[in-house]
Amino acid sequence: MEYIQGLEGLYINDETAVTLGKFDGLHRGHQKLIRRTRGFARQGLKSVVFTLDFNRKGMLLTREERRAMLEKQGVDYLVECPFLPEVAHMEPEEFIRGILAEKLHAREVIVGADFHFGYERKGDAHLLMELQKIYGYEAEIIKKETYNGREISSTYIREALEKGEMELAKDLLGYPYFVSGEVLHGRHMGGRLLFPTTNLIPTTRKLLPPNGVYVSRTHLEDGRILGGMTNIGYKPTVGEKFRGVETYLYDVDEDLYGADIRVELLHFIRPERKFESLDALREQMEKDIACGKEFLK
Ligand SMILES: Cc1cc2nc3c(=O)[nH]c(=O)nc-3n(C[C@H](O)[C@H](O)[C@H](O)COP(=O)(O)O)c2cc1C
Ligand SMILES: Nc1ncnc2c1ncn2[C@@H]1O[C@H](COP(=O)(O)OP(=O)(O)O)[C@@H](O)[C@H]1O
Repeated sequence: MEYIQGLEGLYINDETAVTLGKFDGLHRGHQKLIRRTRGFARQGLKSVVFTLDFNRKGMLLTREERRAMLEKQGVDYLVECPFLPEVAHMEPEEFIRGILAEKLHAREVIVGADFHFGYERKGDAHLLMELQKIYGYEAEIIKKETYNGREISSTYIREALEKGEMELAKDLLGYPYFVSGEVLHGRHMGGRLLFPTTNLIPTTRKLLPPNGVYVSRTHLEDGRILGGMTNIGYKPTVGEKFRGVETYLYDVDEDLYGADIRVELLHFIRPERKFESLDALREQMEKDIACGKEFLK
């Protein structure tokens, strides 16, 4: 996958099928658009995912995570376009002519039914249809996927995550919600006094479900997948300044510092609490660990 950031230097010397959107989460609706876009490979078109990125908090995927997922899905080009004033102020037709037609050589343009673009969000699916002959592409409008009678959207998924509804989030995303990163050193109390844990400190832009304990599944770089119990939060019993994601893994005993791991959060068990003593915390962690083992069976 070739990766292009911003509009400067944007030029693809192929004929393409382009899908446009915000693509936060790459949920089931997004995946439908991407599958359709990649399908035009049969007609000799390269696939382009063109993302309009807002610098917001509460991202479902970090840029790195999204990039890695698109790479795996076999997308040919990823264009990450920050939502800068010059983009926000572009007349919709200027976007179609200047970017889709001239820079991307789009022959197919695939968008969701509610996609908007350009100045004052005036550009929409209808305009893309109207102008297709003039600019030499075919527009395809994809109906939104629904779940429980509601359209799947990043907002729907954020709401589920904010309530700790990991099963619902998984059904909407099409994959379990996860946190990824490099295993960092903590205070080294776990191994000596409690249980050893792999510590991740996600960017504060990544949306995390409520602080608490979760059944999880961790993917290691070598392909191993390990069950575990994850605590999200500030560890009030010992007091921590940052919001961490730390996981006790079943059935391993090895040094994982520096490893890149992906922790899938499967099921919420209980909120994080402050305990009177490390002994009381350890007792609770033993129960959590037994409970998670049962769940993973
Ligand atoms: C399953 C599990 C549950 C946990 N629950 C809590 C909790 O409720 N309150 C808390 O303060 N810390 C909780 N912790 C975090 C521990 O305080 C932490 O593992 C310990 O302080 C070791 O930290 P270290 O990795 O920096 O050495 C939990 C950790 C795990 C793995
Ligand atoms: N079963 C296990 N689950 C998680 N980490 C483990 C396990 N066994 C060994 N480790 C290692 O122990 C480290 C955690 O030990 P810990 O004493 O909690 O230190 P830290 O405070 O740095 O997290 C992990 O980063 C990992 O390398």
